[in-house]
Amino acid sequence: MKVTVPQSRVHGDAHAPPSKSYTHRAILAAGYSDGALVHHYLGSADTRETMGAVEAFGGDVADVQDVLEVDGFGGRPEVPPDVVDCGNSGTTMRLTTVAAALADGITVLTGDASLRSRPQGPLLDAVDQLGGSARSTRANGQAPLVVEGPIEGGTVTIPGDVSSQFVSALLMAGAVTDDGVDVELSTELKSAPYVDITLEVLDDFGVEATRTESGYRVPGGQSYEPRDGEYTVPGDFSSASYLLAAGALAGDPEVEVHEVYPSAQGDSAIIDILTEMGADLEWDRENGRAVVRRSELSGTTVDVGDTPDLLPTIATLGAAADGTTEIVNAEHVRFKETDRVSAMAEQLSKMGAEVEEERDALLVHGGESDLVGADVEGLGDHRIVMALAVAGLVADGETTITGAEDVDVSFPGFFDVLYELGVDVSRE
Ligand SMILES: O=C(O)C1=C[C@@H](OP(=O)(O)O)[C@@H](O)[C@H](O)C1
Ligand SMILES: C=C(OP(=O)(O)O)C(=O)O
Repeated sequence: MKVTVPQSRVHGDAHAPPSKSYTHRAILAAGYSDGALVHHYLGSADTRETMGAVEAFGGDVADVQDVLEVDGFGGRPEVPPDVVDCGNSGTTMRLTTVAAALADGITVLTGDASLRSRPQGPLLDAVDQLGGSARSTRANGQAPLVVEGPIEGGTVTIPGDVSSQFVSALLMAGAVTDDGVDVELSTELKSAPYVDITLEVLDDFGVEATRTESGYRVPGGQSYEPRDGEYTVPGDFSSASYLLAAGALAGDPEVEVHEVYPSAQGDSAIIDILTEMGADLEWDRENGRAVVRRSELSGTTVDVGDTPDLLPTIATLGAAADGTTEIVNAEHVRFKETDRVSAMAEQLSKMGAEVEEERDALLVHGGESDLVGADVEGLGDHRIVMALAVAGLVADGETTITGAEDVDVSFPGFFDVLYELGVDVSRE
């Protein structure tokens, strides 16, 4: 699907969708338990992959009047009856790889072309260190993967600068091993707040896990028991970032974004980044609302070590801001659905922005008046599509984005929300 976004002003109320990261974890944690109700869950392409994995392990997942009823597999997963297809979802593949290593048998995992090009090697090595066996069929550290269990637990040494999802996966599965898992990080951890989200969800399911001097530790022999059998997912700050950015670039008189409560989500940093760039923004933390108005933005420097998913949003903001925006510590952002550093450089250049790409950084020399509508490509990546749509709001003329259906991965109603904010979105 192609979507065309004309230069527009936006106004009104918008709700951030439920968090993708929390939803994945809540579904899998409920799967490890005897069962749970998950309220305010995100129903999207990626979270449906995790639902499918829980069912493949012997659980059952059903939507009953907008509440997800998960019947758990109760501790150790069963050997799946078929290949587990994780689609486009890195989180599903990483969390499921170690869950599969708990089962007494062989599991095969695959995904779409994007997911089959993303790095899994350190996680395969970690499963081997825990006494299981995990292989890439092509021996290149990428899916398809063949995982054999059961693992009993132990100590693993793993790099922290490829994906924090490896650590999250080891902690979630480690809790139900006999011996527990000690994760020793051999390099600095990137995307660390996502591990904090994992620790928070584990705690909410009665599972103990802690940070250690050199990494993380989860004792074994634990069981997942959700408080009162229920879990409620908070709003998603990565998704909110597009709405907040739209308000800062084109809010006239203002955009009010709901479901933005303080959270372990690193991407709540978007509030500080926008403020630092000069956005007229007020955040009512208690009521989870942020009001933002069209503002003159100026360039800044942002370290995305903790917040990789904000890179596309910040690149768009930088393209419209005066001066240079430097996005640094960004190498791990190349390992996503697409290489987002080069994707944003390429696509924003088509819209007239001056962008310089370095291995670990993106430099955007901005100026709203310089942006022009263009035909741009979503490159199979939901976040690139949404960030380019926001850039389209301030580009002269019309911006047409290919592959716009990919927003279904994390924010299925994104273009409906833009329409409700007053953008004359057309789809073909
Ligand atoms: O654990 C998670 O929910 C996620 C972790 C991050 O990935 P990395 O840890 O691979 O950087 C992030 O980019 C992804 O969108 C979601
Ligand atoms: C990278 C992302 O997700 P995942 O790793 O689950 O594919 C994302 O949502 O931006």
